[in-house]
Amino acid sequence: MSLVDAKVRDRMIVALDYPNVSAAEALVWQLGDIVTFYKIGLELSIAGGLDLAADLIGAGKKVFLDLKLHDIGNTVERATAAAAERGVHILTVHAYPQTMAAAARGAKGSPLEVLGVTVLTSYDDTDLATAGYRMGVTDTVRLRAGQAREAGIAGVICAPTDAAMVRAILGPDGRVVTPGVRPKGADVGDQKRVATPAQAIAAGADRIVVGRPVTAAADPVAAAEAILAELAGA
Ligand SMILES: O=C(O)c1cc(=O)[nH]c(=O)n1[C@@H]1O[C@H](COP(=O)(O)O)[C@@H](O)[C@H]1O
Repeated sequence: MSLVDAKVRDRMIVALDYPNVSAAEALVWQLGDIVTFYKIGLELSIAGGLDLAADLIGAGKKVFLDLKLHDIGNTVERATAAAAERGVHILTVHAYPQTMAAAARGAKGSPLEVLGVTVLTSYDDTDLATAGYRMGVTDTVRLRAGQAREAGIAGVICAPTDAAMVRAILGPDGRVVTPGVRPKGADVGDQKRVATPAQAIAAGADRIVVGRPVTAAADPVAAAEAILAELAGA
C-alpha cells in the first residue's frame, strides 16, 4: 500500500457497478486497504447490494448508496430514514425541492449525508431541451444547488465542470461530490461533462466517484493507486 493518507483515500469513491455481489466482492478484496469508500448503485442494489452494504460497513468501509430517490414526500422520507438506519454514509435523491426536503426530514438526527443529483453527467444542454427543460445545464445546476442548500441537505452531486460554481453556492461546509471523472486519456464512455481527478478537486469537489476507470482497468489496483496519487498532489 502506498503512503497516501486516509483523508486522501476517503476522497475517492469507487462505484461497484456490477451485476452480482460476488463480482463486487472480488474487486473489494483485490483493492484491500487502498479503497475506503464504495458506491452501491442501482444495478448492484437490485442484485443483493443492500446486504453487501451492511457487510462493507461492518468491515469498516464507508458506503454511498446511490438510489437517486424521486417519489412523493412520504415515500422519500421513509426510504431515507431506512437508509440512515442501515448506517450508510451517503444517499442520493434527485434534486427536486419536495424530494430534497423529504429526504432532509428522513435523515434528521442521523449522520447520513443526503446529496441531491443536480443534472446527470451524461446530459448536455441538448439532452435537457429534449427532455422538456427550458434552461441549460449551467442554469439548472445553479438553481438546484441553491434549492439543495435551502432544503437543508448535506450537498449535491454535480459534474466536475460545475464544481466551482456549486462550491460558491454551497459554501465551505456543503458537500460537493463529482462523478464524470476521467484520468487523462481515459475512455469517456457515456459521460458528457468530464474532468480529471485533480481538476475536480481543484474546482472544489470534496470527493470524486470513479467506476470504469478502476473497474474496467486491466490492473484495478494500479488504476486506483494512480488516481489516489493524482488526488494527493491536487
Ligand atoms: O449519482 C451518481 O453517482 C452519478 C451521477 C451522475 O450525474 N453521473 C454519474 O455517472 N453517476 C454515477 O457515477 C458512476 C460513474 O461511473 P463511471 O462513468 O464508470 O466512472 C456511475 O455509477 C453513475 O451511476
